[in-house]
Amino acid sequence: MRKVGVIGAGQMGNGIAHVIALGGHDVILADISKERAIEALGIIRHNMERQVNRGLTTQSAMDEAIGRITATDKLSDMSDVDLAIEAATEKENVKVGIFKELCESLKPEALLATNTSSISITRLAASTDRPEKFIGMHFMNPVPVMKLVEVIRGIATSEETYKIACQFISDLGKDVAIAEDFPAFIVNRILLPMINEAIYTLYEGVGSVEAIDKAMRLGANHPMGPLQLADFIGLDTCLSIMQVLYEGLADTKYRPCPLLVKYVEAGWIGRKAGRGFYDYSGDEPIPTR
Ligand SMILES: CC(=O)CC(=O)SCCNC(=O)CCNC(=O)[C@H](O)C(C)(C)COP(=O)(O)OP(=O)(O)OC[C@H]1O[C@@H](n2cnc3c(N)ncnc32)[C@H](O)[C@@H]1OP(=O)(O)O
Ligand SMILES: NC(=O)C1=CN([C@@H]2O[C@H](COP(=O)(O)OP(=O)(O)OC[C@H]3O[C@@H](n4cnc5c(N)ncnc54)[C@H](OP(=O)(O)O)[C@@H]3O)[C@@H](O)[C@H]2O)C=CC1
Repeated sequence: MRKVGVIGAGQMGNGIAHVIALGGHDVILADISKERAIEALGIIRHNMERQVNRGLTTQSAMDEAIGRITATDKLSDMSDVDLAIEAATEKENVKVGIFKELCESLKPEALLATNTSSISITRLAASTDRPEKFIGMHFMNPVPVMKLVEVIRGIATSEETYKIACQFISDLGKDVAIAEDFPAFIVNRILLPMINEAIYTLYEGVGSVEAIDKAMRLGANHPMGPLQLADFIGLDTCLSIMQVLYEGLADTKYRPCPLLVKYVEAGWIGRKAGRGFYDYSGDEPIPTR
């Protein structure tokens, strides 16, 4: 894996590019907006500085890693990558559109991975020209900190693709958990219904934002409260995952909370928008309910 492409320069794309560049690979980081891709380089630099300050990496390793990342808005720049990882918005039509365009540029032997949180790997693979070289590589947020990557094979994924993907992840210093190709896989099958239930708890007035988060932080030792975590993930992504669970498993227990739907409709999609269950416009996040 000399060169790796990452498509989508949002919070996951920049984290994935960060760990892959620190792992010694060249990275092409693409976004639909060139400004966004360039902005991501600044975020990566900031996050690597945190790691240098904590002694987790060195200044020279950081400088080399930054030098290995190229930002672009053209998928045609992916023509010589050995692996492309898609980390764009959690919408099936967006991802399928990217794969259609990307496959025109990728060399035939290149592997293709998706960081989707919930969507069928088999179905996404079928929209490409290389289902046997396609795999789910689900990194966790924040990528530089979290140890786990879920690996999901589609029905057509070859054994060779699977082995190369697992080796690549392990070389990055991450641990693999194997999940079958069911809606939202393992982590989000368990985590998102908990977050959705926390939003119902708020919706039904059982507790305030502050009380719900405090209850789960101090009462269940979660590092973040569920509403704080929902804001951190992005409420748009949370809603998309709940919709995939609801439709994919055809069970009303996965019904997205109407309050989650309303927040997304309002554009209050969490930290990345400056407002979600908390308002991030000041120095400290302020609960909105
Ligand atoms: C939705 C999906 O599809 C799947 C998912 O990813 S679900 C989300 C999974 N993630 C979680 O559940 C995260 C839960 N939260 C946490 O674990 C912690 O709150 C957290 C690691 C994010 C932050 O920890 P914290 O103690 O509150 O904050 P902070 O002290 O700033 O950071 C802790 C460490 O992480 C580092 N860090 C945090 N964000 C970072 C980033 N983006 N890049 C690099 N380092 C980062 C900090 O530098 C710090 O390092 P040290 O411990 O060496 O000082
Ligand atoms: N957030 C999380 O905690 C986690 C998310 N994931 C998954 O990772 C993926 C990305 O999520 P996340 O980074 O949080 O989302 P973000 O909203 O932070 O970033 C998505 C990025 O993709 C860009 N994008 C949209 N369409 C295209 C396109 N056609 N070509 C290139 N780039 C495009 C967006 O640009 P623009 O803003 O201009 O639309 C945006 O910069 C999703 O599949 C999500 O489910 C996986 C694990 C954890």
